[in-house]
Amino acid sequence: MLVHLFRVGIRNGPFPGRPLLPLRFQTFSTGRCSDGCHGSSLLRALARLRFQLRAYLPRAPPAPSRSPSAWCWVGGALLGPVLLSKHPRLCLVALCEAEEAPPARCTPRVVESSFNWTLFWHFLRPHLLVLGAAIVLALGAALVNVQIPLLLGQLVEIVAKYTREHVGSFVTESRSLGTRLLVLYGIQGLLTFGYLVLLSHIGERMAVDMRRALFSSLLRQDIAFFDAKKTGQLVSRLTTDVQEFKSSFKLVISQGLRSCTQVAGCLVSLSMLSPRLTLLLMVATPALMGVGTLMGSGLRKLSRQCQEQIARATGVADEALGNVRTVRAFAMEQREEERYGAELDACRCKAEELGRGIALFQGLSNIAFNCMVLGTLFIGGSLVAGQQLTGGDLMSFLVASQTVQRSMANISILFGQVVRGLSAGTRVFEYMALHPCIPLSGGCCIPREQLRGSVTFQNVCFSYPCRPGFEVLRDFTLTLPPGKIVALVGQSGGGKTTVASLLERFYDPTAGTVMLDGRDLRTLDPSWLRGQVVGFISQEPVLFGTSIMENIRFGKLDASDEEVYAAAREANAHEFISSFPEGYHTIVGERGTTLSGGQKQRLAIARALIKQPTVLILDEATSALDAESERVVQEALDRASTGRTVLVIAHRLSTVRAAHRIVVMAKGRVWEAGTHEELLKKGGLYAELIRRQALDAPLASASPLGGKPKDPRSHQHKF
Ligand SMILES: Nc1ncnc2c1ncn2[C@@H]1O[C@H](COP(=O)(O)OP(=O)(O)OP(=O)(O)O)[C@@H](O)[C@H]1O
Repeated sequence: MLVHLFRVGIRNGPFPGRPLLPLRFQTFSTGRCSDGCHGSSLLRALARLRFQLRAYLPRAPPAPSRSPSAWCWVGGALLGPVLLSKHPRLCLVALCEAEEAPPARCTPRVVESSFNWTLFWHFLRPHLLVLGAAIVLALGAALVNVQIPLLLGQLVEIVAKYTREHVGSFVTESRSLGTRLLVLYGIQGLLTFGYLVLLSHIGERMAVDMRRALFSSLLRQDIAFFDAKKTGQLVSRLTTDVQEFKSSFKLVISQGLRSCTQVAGCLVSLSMLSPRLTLLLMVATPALMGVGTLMGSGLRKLSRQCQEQIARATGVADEALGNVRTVRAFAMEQREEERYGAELDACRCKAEELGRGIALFQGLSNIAFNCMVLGTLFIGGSLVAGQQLTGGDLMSFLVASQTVQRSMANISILFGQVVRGLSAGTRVFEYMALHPCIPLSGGCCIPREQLRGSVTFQNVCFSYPCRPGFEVLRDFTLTLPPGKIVALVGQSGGGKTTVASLLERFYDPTAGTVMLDGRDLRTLDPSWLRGQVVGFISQEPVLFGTSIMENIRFGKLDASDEEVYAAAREANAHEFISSFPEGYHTIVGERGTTLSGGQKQRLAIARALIKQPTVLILDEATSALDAESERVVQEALDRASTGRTVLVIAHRLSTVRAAHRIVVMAKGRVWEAGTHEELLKKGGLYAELIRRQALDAPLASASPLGGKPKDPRSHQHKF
């Protein structure tokens, strides 16, 4: 019997990004046909209703990046938590491996790590109270949701009654139910608002705490750690991974908890409405679970490969944009475009493959879900026909089973999100839990008045941690007497900079000791050593994109303006700084790009001098400069070297001939040592190097690009 057309808007819960569900209850019949086909119109109407409901249900994964496996709704919901709790590594290791770049020789083996629950607890603990409140509100919203299908069923019963007998007032009879439903919708909305606000509060605070802790931990890692990692990877842990972890955390509480409660609550309601139909649902579900889990793992694998490929493409873009000057200088734009294009094509292939997998999944899931609804309607309809179930109960059953389906679909999305969140959390916590071999501080300091600045390398052997088989220094012994200038020369790649790095204690020797005033560097406070004792000026000074004043003050944070000016004067920098309209407040641009090489170098010297170092390391400090800049910088260096222990690393021997001692390095050890004259007289390697450079000099001066001095002898430095 045909009857009314009415519309109701129902909303069973917050659906991110979806509008309030305007659901249309179509014309239907709840009566029985005279031929005994009970409620056939009802069935049609319910089918349409279900179709409309489905339009609002989350189906397959919305996007590859968000949902690797919607089939997991079944497998994930039930097996996921168990799997994750028992074998988190199964899911995590592959993702971690994907994130780490494929090991070049320098990349240490990726240590298989698991989610650090202790650290997670540390970040969560301060928010437990708020979290508890959010959980209570979420559970409340879920329980309210469980009530709604039952009330809707009762409402349908009233409607059905009025389709059969037009007695009494429909409005009067349905008023109290309608009011209860309205109140429930209101409460549910409020609870949803409440727990989402609380979760946002917790999530954002945790994210800030985690980023702060991770950044602090990264800054404390050994230099060897940075040799093996790409900056992009580290930054990505600070940004993307923390973000991913935060989203997952919020989702687990908001949707996970809520969906699980709804599934449990609705299953109870369903079994009360019709145990038989519920049994059907319970039988069909495990079968779908098996297929879904299989497909889910395949899709997850594909999704991971996709992400790896995207990371590779990003790496190419990052490198090209980061080194745009070099790319431009070599006119390599076309080649970089091609490289990026090739990586993008590979991304596309993978993404399309994933898309096909998801499409297949979605198609199959549609068939499966439709069959389940059809089965429910068919069997439910027979029960209605046999008067074992009322039309209203069938309606309630259908709406409740839709709630179960939608909750499980949420759980499926959630499952993928949980896996990604745990992987992201693992990556974030991994570096937080990493302890550097060389601490930033701790150990003793030598009082200023006792500090002489004598440095000794005693039988030092050293290999870089990322190249353990390659010994750079072998039984290297060298003394830098206090207040004297020692020059280190030798072939490129001979280990000169490595000696400087050991003196700064960027690394510890694999054997032997480095001593300052007779004390092993390992017993001294590294931050005192670097902050107050050793000043380092390299060939390519790196400045920060702040003002000149701040850059110089980087050497000594509490330096007064006067100290900054004095350091700048000592470094021959005051004049050019003062010539800028903004003076010391001039912003130098990213890495100091708005300054010339000589100006940058002089700022770097001022930055090193402001801390009044006892030991000064000059690593090819003037080699990148033209003749005029070199003269000005050299003047500053000469001034700075007076009264300090200085280690000069140089290629151009003309710049070091006045050093108190010249040390020639070869094969990782001291080959010969002496003054310029002694070494020349000896006629060894140094004499050979001098001879070669003398031969090269005319070539350099003949070259139109050779900006270096024509006669190396014209540089008589005071070292
Ligand atoms: N961070 C690093 N990780 C691994 N190996 C390194 C690292 N830095 C340098 N090396 C290697 O150590 C060896 C010595 O390098 P080092 O820079 O000390 O030589 P150098 O004498 O200063 O060279 P140059 O005069 O060209 O600057 C080289 O073979 C180099 O490849």
